[in-house]
Amino acid sequence: MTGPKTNYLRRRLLSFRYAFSGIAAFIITEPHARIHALATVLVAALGLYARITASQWIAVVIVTGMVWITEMLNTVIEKMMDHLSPEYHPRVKWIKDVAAGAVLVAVLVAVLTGAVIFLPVFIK
Ligand SMILES: Nc1ncnc2c1ncn2[C@@H]1O[C@H](COP(=O)(O)OP(=O)(O)OP(=O)(O)O)[C@@H](O)[C@H]1O
Repeated sequence: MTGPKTNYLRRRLLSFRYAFSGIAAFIITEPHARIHALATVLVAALGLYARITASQWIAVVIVTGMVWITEMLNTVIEKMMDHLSPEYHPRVKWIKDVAAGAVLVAVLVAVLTGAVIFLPVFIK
């Protein structure tokens, strides 16, 4: 069966495939990504060990997702700038520094959230 509806579904499925291969490309090519993957596994193990509550899991998932998303977009911005403007330029410095700053904000939020959730477990 082919028609406008199946074509639409096929295109959506293809978009998912491209998006998944983008995640795989990020993990395979970027050493940062593997550090994030390791940290994510460790935090999930810690959450299971500490038997954190559903709302604490929600907080952990959101802040972990924020770190992944900002790191992926920062990597895209770095690569885009290296491709479009490989020579030194103060505007490129500003763009890359602010993009890296966004990752740092996400990491600081994640560390703060982790401290609030996990420190009491270890202090006990
Ligand atoms: N073309 C450029 N023009 C001006 N400053 C740049 C340029 N390229 C890099 N920089 C400066 O160097 C910093 C590091 O940039 P770079 O692209 O090497 O990122 P990185 O954080 O080292 O990434 P990675 O470790 O993933 O390679 C930038 O934040 C910016 O301050």
